[in-house]
Amino acid sequence: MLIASNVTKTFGKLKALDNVSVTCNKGQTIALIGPNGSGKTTLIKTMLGMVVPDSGFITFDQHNILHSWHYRERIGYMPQIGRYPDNMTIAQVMDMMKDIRKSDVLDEDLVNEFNLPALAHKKMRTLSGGTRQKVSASLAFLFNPDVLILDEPTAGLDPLSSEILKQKIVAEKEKGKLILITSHILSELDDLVTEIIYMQEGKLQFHKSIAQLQEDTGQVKLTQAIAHVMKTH
Ligand SMILES: Nc1ncnc2c1ncn2[C@@H]1O[C@H](COP(=O)(O)OP(=O)(O)OP(=O)(O)O)[C@@H](O)[C@H]1O
Repeated sequence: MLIASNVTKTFGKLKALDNVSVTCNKGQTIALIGPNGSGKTTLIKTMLGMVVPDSGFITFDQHNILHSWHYRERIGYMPQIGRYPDNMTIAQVMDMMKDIRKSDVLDEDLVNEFNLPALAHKKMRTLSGGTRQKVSASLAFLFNPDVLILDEPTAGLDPLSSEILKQKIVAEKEKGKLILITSHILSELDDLVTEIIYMQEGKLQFHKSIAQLQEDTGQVKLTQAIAHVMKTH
C-alpha cells in the first residue's frame, strides 16, 4: 500500500535517510522505532510528500506520490508538533479543515471524547501543549482516513487522554487500516502493534513482525525485546 524504495535524503553532510526500503500494508499497525535523530520523522515526511528524497521514491497503491498528491486525502497525519495559525480558535481551525477537505463522512469521536467543543472558542496560541495535541489527534482521525500516521501521538497527553487515544487507535486498527506510529514509550505500543520497523543513523535495521522479534530476542515484552536489539546493534 505505502512503499518506500531506496529512499535517501541528506541535509548538508548528514544522511538522514540512507537507502531505506520499506513496505507497509493495509491491516498492519507498525511501530517506527529508533534513537533520537535516527530518521523516523524524516521517513514519515517523505511518505507524506513533505520532504522530497534525493533519490529513491515512494508509492501509494502503486502510484508514485510525486505525480499523485490526491493520495494525501487518504492519510490522517498527527505531527510531533502541530503548528496552527496562532489567532484562530479551535473551532475555526476545525472548520477550515472541514472546508478544505469537503468530506461527507466525519469521525468526531475524539473531538467529543477530548471535550473539545467546550474549548472551541479558545485561540490556538493560548492552548496548553496537551490540548494542542488533542486538536492534532482529532484532526488526524476526523476524515476517516484509510491510513493513520502518528508521530509521538501520546507525548504531552495526560494518562486519561492518552488512554482515550490508544482506544481509538485500537478501534481503527480493528477496521483493518494501516497505522504507522512512532513512540519512545515502548510500553504503550505493547498489545497494539503488529510489526516493528527499527531505524538507526538513517538506515533501516529491520522490519519484523512482533512474533518474529519475540522469537529472535527471546523476549515477550516489546520494551525488553527492543532493549535487547539496542544492545546488540
Ligand atoms: N529540515 C532539516 N534540516 C536539517 N537537518 C534535518 C532536518 N530535518 C531533520 N534533520 C536531521 O535529520 C536527522 C533525522 O531527524 P529525524 O527528525 O528524522 O529523527 P527522528 O528519528 O524522528 O528523531 P526523534 O526521535 O528525536 O524524533 C537529525 O539529525 C535531524 O537533525
